[in-house]
Amino acid sequence: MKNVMEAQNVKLSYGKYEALHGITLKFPAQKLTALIGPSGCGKSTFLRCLNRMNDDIDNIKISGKILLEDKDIYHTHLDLVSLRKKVGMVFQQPTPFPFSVFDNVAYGLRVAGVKDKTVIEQRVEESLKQAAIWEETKDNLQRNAQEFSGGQQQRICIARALAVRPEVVLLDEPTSALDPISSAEIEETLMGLKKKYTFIMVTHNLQQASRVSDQVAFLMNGELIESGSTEAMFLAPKKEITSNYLNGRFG
Ligand SMILES: Nc1ncnc2c1ncn2[C@@H]1O[C@H](COP(=O)(O)OP(=O)(O)OP(=O)(O)O)[C@@H](O)[C@H]1O
Repeated sequence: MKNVMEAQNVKLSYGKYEALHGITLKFPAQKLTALIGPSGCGKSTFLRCLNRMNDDIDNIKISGKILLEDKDIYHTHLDLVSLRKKVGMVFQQPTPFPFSVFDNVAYGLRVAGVKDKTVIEQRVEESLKQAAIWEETKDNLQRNAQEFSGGQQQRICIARALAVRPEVVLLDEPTSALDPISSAEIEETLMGLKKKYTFIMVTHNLQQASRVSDQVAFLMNGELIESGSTEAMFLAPKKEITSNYLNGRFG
């Protein structure tokens, strides 16, 4: 199976505090990997390393390698705009910009220098369809994206991430701020999109991880304890500590 991304012995320190102690993990193409583990174990820190979102934090030190299509994202001349075009991100709180749906979804394309109006229009429509929010927005493309419901805003944000045709989309607890119906809609959307994209998702919701992911990685105290296919992890985890976590004995 082709791996789109690969972390090799990734360590990260905030000042003197080492939050990641050497994470090695492969991300197979067109699969969804769920990162799970107790609060503070380093899931978001690790996720943010994958598109260099941690770079601006003072006193941060990162070592190891993160390969995207076999090139180290920390040691190549790949600039951040190109990296984030290839590795998009969706956050916990929906974060549409305070302008129209159309301009939100077109944003990344314009930053990437796309000027052709027809191309932008086609891509906006295609991305809104992929994110299953076209029906609700097609007659309101000029409406401020922040006026939509939380679940709709999150799907607009997914459309915005997809518009630049990324290789990988990082999702940091994308449904935890949403009601159960919106969460289920986002899950369904992600399941449909897996044929085209590679997803890496942090989630606290173990049932969600079991429903939507193909691979699970369990982190604790900055270590990768265990990873494997979702079925194997949930049915027969190799380590007792993983089993205890999955059975709700802590975390
Ligand atoms: N900007 C920062 N500066 C210093 N320490 C940080 C920073 N961000 C995170 N940490 C620390 O790094 C560790 C890992 O945090 P991180 O947010 O990655 O965990 P998490 O598993 O995503 O947690 P949660 O599930 O609660 O969101 C924690 O001990 C946290 O306090």
